Amino acid sequence: MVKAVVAGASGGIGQPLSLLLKLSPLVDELALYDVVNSPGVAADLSHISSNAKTSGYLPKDDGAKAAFKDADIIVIPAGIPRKPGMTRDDLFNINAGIVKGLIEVAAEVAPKAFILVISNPVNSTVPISAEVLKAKGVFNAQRLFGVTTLDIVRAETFVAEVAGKSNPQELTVPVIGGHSGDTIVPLFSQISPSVTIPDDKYEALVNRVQYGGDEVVKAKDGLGSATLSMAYAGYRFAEKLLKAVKGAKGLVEPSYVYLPGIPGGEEIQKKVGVDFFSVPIELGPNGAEKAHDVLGNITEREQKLLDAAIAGLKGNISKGVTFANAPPAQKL
Ligand SMILES: NC(=O)c1ccc[n+]([C@@H]2O[C@H](COP(=O)([O-])OP(=O)(O)OC[C@H]3O[C@@H](n4cnc5c(N)ncnc54)[C@H](O)[C@@H]3O)[C@@H](O)[C@H]2O)c1
Ligand SMILES: O=C(O)C[C@H](O)C(=O)O
Repeated sequence: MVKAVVAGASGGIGQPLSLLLKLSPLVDELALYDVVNSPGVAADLSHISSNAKTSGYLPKDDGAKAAFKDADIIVIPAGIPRKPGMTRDDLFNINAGIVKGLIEVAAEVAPKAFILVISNPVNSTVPISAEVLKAKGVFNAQRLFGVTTLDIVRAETFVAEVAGKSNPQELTVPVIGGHSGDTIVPLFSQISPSVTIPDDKYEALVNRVQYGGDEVVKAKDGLGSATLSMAYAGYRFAEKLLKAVKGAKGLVEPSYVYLPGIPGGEEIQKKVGVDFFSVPIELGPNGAEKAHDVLGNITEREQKLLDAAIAGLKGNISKGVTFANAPPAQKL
């Protein structure tokens, strides 16, 4: 029996992501949590004649605890999205507290769940999540994932366009680092099967992967950020993880993880000098089974991108860690 939870289920990402999970034969129970409309979304989805038993929860009557109880996988797209002119870090003041609160509940009632954090700024919300789980004594780095899959999905799409490939999903394009602007590092030298990016297209392609999110924010013109492509990406990661947990082999997807807690991660941590970093992760019954070191063969141009990414990540990570460990604000 697999119980999946979506926290933020009524939102732009939450609804299509919940639909995809409802359609999945890998999910037996689907609990939808949000501060608004989750019973409505659940009632709607529950009429679909697929396997998963679906229910919706609101904050009243300890709804978060009831929704999260004994979950196997909790996906978190709760929080506000960007508007034009904002960075992901501008979302910190609101989303940090939302994620912290949800992780506290998860730690209490579903301490062994796989947790997939989508809420931005991912570079900081994942460190916040790790710190909360550590404080509650239930942190297992192999079970906490920052979802960076949308960067990989974009890289596949944009590279296929440039390279004239008809099926982007046949390409594996490693994207490492973090999930915002220049912390996103596509490794075009390691595309498999190999693709050569023409020199005059390289910079624009890197930029498009790094700032693909802004493209959508601009096009939506004040009505939010990527939702449908994100629901696809979040589902793709969740599905791979659930398949790997059931024993499927060879499933690898980059994710933003706490490197020192993942087999193979410590060596990468020593090279990059930050604890949280996205690299291709081999998934298995315990979650993140192995962090793949893809730094050995990077080009000079990629090294420059990496240096900029690490500089940005340092600030994002320490901001999250500091927030998570700050004493509760005094009430006046
Ligand atoms: N990781 C990524 O690649 C990626 C991609 C796209 C968007 N995002 C992020 O995902 C988040 C959600 O985006 P969206 O477009 O779905 O936003 P949205 O505003 O459409 O939906 C967010 C939902 O969260 C709910 N919510 C707010 N506080 C909550 C709480 N305490 N508990 C439960 N639910 C709560 C809201 O009611 C709303 O339904 C944003 O922070 C956005 O930046 C991340
Ligand atoms: O761009 C955003 O703010 C949302 C998301 O992180 C994205 O990459 O689309």
